[in-house]
Parts: sequence; structure tokens; C-alpha cells
Amino acid sequence: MDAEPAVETKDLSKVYRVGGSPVVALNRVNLSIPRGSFTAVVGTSGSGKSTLLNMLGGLELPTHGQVHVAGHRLETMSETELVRFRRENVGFIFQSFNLIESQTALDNVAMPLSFRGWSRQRRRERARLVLHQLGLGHHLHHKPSQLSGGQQQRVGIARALAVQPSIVFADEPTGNLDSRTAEQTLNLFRAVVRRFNQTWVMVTHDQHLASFADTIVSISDGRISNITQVEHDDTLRKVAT
Ligand SMILES: Nc1ncnc2c1ncn2[C@@H]1O[C@H](COP(=O)(O)OP(=O)(O)OP(=O)(O)O)[C@@H](O)[C@H]1O
Repeated sequence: MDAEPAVETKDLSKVYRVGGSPVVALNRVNLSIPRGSFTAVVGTSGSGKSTLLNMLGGLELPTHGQVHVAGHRLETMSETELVRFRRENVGFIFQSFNLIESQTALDNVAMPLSFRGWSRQRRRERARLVLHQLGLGHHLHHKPSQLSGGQQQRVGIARALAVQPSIVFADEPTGNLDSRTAEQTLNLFRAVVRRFNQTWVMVTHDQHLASFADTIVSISDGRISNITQVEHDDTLRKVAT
């Protein structure tokens, strides 16, 4: 792991206003996430997990404090700068996969590359390569409805990885998968983190699934209540077989 952290927050706070009353969703969070690591953020419903992920991914601005991600200071950015930051640095993976139903796996994965100004052929070559790496080489021309839930989520992962983001954020990414497929998907996450030396941050309410990460950050009432390191033996693991 490199010395400069992928994520660093200082007194990061987010206060929403609901009907004139303040709702403190994040309360002075100080967090450092090393490059090349897999972090799970856990906590009960309403504890602030998604709010934290949204701040780190540049989807929302903090009310107070600093948020540095992949060498960028997000709290100083305009909306236009944030859009650019997200496109160039961040991959997002969602619980609902968010795939385009009418498009094949190949086209779904190639789509975010259109912002790069690449030719159609180059986009499709990259998409094909990433889908092969994730074990979907035989499903390039399948539409989402022709794939299992686990395969659809792997297409979602391939789409996030196609732009070669330095950091990936996943919000309850296995929420729509059965427990066995969820575990396989998390083993895949860990293998991808190792293989591509990427930084992944995942939100989950499930302690067992969180234990697949290197670090578990627990949040309670908008504050970090605990940080646990998890030991893994990755010597026998491979990316999607
Ligand atoms: N856009 C918003 N406007 C007002 N309040 C909000 C908004 N988003 C979140 N909150 C509030 O901030 C707090 C934290 O919400 P957040 O969605 O981050 O929790 P969470 O831990 O992700 O919950 P869950 O596991 O249920 O998704 C909650 O009290 C929530 O009601």
C-alpha cells in the first residue's frame, strides 16, 4: 500500500434541514483509508453510512470539514468540477445493479467510456477485456434479463472498472443477491482490490459480509464508533474463475 491515503476526511460533517430542523447525518468524522485496501462501512439504518459514501464519492458536498479523495479536495469543488472528478476517478456499484435493460452486457460496460471520447471499437475492446476478467466472456451479448443476479452484479462491477477508477464505492452491493452469491461477489471484490491495487469502500448493514473487507469502520449516529482490521489469507484466491 502507498503512503498517501486514498481517502482522508477531517471533521467531516453533514447537516440536512428537514422542515426547518437540522438533522445531523455526519458529525465530525475523521477517517483515513489507505490506497489498495478494501473497507466496509457498517452501521444500523440511519447511522449515516450512505451519507458518508455520498460525500466520499463527490455526490454531495459536506456542510463542514474536509474530504480528500484520490488527491482531490472535494469540499472546494463546484458541481461541474465534481461531475468531472467522478467521471475520471470514481466507480460506483449499486444494490440495484442499474444496468440498461435494452442493452447487452458489452454495451452496458462500454457506455461510461463514451465520456472519454474513445472510438466505439476501442470502448468495446476495453469492455470485452474487463468482462473476460470477471468471468463473463461467454455472456457478452446477453441482456440483463438473460443473466442471473450474480452475473448482473458482475456486469455492474465490470462497468465500474472499465474506466479504471482509482477508487470504487459500493452501496449495499449484494443487497439483491442470495447469501451464497453475495459471498462469491465479496470474494471477487477482494480479488479485484488485490489484482488492480484499487481502493474499494463498501457500505453494508451486514456484519458477516463486512468481514470480507480488510477494515471495518462502524458508524453510529453519524460518528465513527469503531475501526477493526481483518486478517485474510489471500494466497489461493484468483479473480473470477
Ligand atoms: N437528503 C436528506 N435529507 C434529509 N435528511 C437526510 C437526507 N439523507 C439522509 N438523511 C438523514 O440522515 C441520516 C443518515 O442517513 P443515511 O441515509 O446516511 O443512513 P444509512 O446509515 O445509510 O441508512 P440505511 O442503512 O437505512 O440506508 C438519517 O437520519 C436520514 O434520515
